Amino acid sequence: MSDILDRLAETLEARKQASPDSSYVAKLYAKGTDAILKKIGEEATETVMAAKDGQAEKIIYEVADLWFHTCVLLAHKGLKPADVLNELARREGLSGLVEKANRNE
Ligand SMILES: N=c1c2ncn([C@@H]3O[C@H](COP(=O)(O)OP(=O)(O)OP(=O)(O)O)[C@@H](O)[C@H]3O)c2ncn1[C@@H]1O[C@H](COP(=O)(O)O)[C@@H](O)[C@H]1O
Repeated sequence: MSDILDRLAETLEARKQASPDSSYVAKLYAKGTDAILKKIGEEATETVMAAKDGQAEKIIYEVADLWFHTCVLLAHKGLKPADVLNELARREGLSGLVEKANRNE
């Protein structure tokens, strides 16, 4: 399942050498972190609106936009989707309620 994320991460890395005129990702990199964060905010809002509407196709489309832009942020910061997947794997089986209780100890 993470093959597509690995391939996307490779493309996002390669786009660091691309021209903003020929690549949407290179254009975002050139605009800088704030522009990437703005897109993430927009896509998160669009995801919320799609979920409120309740149409499965629209939710999938908007979550894909959101995931894509978070992957752009990760690449811009020198990180990879695999880093996030590893963190999720580390959390696997640890109840959020238990983790929260441990935090307050
Ligand atoms: N997965 C995506 C992907 N998902 C969404 N998008 C773009 O993200 C933007 C989403 O923003 P909006 O919906 O707000 O549309 P918009 O109004 O055109 O965006 P803005 O002008 O406001 O930034 C659109 O331009 C989409 O085309 C993506 N652009 C690229 N990719 C992947 O990234 C690769 C590299 O892309 P380039 O760098 O453009 O070659 C591609 O081959 C794809 O694999």
